[in-house]
Amino acid sequence: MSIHIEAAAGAVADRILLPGDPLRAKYIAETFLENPVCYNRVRNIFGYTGMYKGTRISVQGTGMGIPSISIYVNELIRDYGVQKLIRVGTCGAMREDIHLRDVIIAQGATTDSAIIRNTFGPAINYAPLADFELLRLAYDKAISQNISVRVGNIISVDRFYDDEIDNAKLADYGIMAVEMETAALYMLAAKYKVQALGVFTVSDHLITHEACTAEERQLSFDDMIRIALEAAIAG
Ligand SMILES: O=P(O)(O)O[C@H]1O[C@H](CO)[C@@H](O)[C@H]1O
Ligand SMILES: O=c1cc[nH]c(=O)[nH]1
Repeated sequence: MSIHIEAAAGAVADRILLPGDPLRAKYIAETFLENPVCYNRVRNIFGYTGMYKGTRISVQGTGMGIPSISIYVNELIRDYGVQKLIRVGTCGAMREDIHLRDVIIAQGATTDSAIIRNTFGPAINYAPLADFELLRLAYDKAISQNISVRVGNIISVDRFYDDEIDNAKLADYGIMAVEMETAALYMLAAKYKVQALGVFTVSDHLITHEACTAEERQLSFDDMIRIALEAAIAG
């Protein structure tokens, strides 16, 4: 038991999927896992453990934003010994060549968050990166399932609504999409020497203003989930 997770010792698997939305965690557990057991209801941030193709795996909601995911990732690693963490999130496309429902794998996570300077001081702009082995596995699994994916840099922002960030400039420098947690996931994984990856489905478009419905955000991102599950159980 940790401060925000009520699971008993051993109730969380050593590999885990991390959606922001706790109802996406419930959907993943009930749709993809055999015999899912809910181990956490604290704050309704649900966590489940079940079996996927013979391997024990968990799925845990993280809430929105870097402060929230940092709580869960710290506790999952430190108190429950989780070794492989794959975020399965929604994101907003920032370029015209990225489309609604595209799947993106975040090789790097640029950020405007203070976590970098709070950790390293003002002189260092640390680059949070995915674990290469997990990234390679996820990419290979996507290709073998005929799912097209984009791999590259995303931005993890501290504010969903802001008037200051120059999205056009970021896109010009290759940033594909915006979300709110992955830079912290990658930094914490580096700190604790475990493996982490972020896989995303584009839920809305910052240029065209197309958007998935709330129900689609919760339910209809099965390609991303399959890629993450397959990468999590491989190796
Ligand atoms: O769909 P999730 O995983 O929550 O991810 C994205 O959606 C939320 C914003 O709507 C933020 O958490 C962002 O990172
Ligand atoms: O953080 C997010 C997630 C989806 N879409 C956005 O615009 N931002």
